[in-house]
Amino acid sequence: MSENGYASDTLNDFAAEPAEERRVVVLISGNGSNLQALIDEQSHDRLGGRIVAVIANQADAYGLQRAREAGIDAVALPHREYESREAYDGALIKVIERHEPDLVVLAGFMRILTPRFVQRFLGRLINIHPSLLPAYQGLHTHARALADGVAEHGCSVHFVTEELDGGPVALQAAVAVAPDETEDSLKEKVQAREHLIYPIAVKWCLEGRLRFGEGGARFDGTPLPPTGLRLSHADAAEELDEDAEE
Ligand SMILES: Nc1nc2c(c(=O)[nH]1)N[C@@H](CN(C=O)c1ccc(C(=O)N[C@@H](CCC(=O)O)C(=O)O)cc1)CN2
Ligand SMILES: NCC(=O)N[C@@H]1O[C@H](COP(=O)([O-])[O-])[C@@H](O)[C@H]1O
Repeated sequence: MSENGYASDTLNDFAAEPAEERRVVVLISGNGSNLQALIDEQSHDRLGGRIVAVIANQADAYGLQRAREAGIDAVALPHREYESREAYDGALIKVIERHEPDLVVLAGFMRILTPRFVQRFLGRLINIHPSLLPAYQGLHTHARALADGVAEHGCSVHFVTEELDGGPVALQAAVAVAPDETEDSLKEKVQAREHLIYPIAVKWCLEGRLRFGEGGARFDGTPLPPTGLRLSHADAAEELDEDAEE
């Protein structure tokens, strides 16, 4: 394990490489709206790397169609065809390794990953979660937040560890919960923020600005608090617009 917590120095190495040589593999299970946000940023050369493959554990995941339309290798690897979680993850590792990624991005990937998988990509494996972690780890986050009557909800980008949704948080974005909020309206609000912060998180990981450090996540070498960097809508839009001006 290198000093910055990576399983290898890979991220240190490729962060110095030209953006177009940095390789990203995205794992999905369904619609792929976060994948689409990444594809859109890539199309403007603002992702800091290139999505070389999209892999879905559901053959009917619409995100596979999004990948094909973007000319990206789209792989269906249905988990139901494997006898165990370990067998599936072993096959998934082999498919991912064929694409030699520098970063593995979970974008609505709805499978709990085994310790073997996590250790293989530790430090260069991130996820977008629909809550302000550490609140509401797991599933059905919007319904749970509404049931609790919270005033604020949101999304988190975190490095993936063996602990489900317990890895170091890198970025967060918050939304206000309206009195008449429904699960659908809250999901829509949160996903709009996801589509802003995830491309930024991927870019900053590929550039080596966001790292999985010994004590947690680091941004430009500075340890981040347990809730990561809080990005306002304006901050995120400015970061993307700034790139747009380049
Ligand atoms: N070891 C880890 N695996 C995964 C993590 C993680 O942090 N560590 N993040 C999740 C993403 N996720 C929430 O953000 C999540 C995905 C899936 C589940 C879950 O309970 N999955 C069930 C199946 C549910 C279904 O098919 O609808 C399962 O795998 O049995 C919880 C949280 C990705 N993996
Ligand atoms: N626990 C994992 C989880 O719930 N992830 C959530 O699934 C959605 C996928 O949407 P998408 O397929 O349109 O990107 C996203 O909102 C993401 O936060």
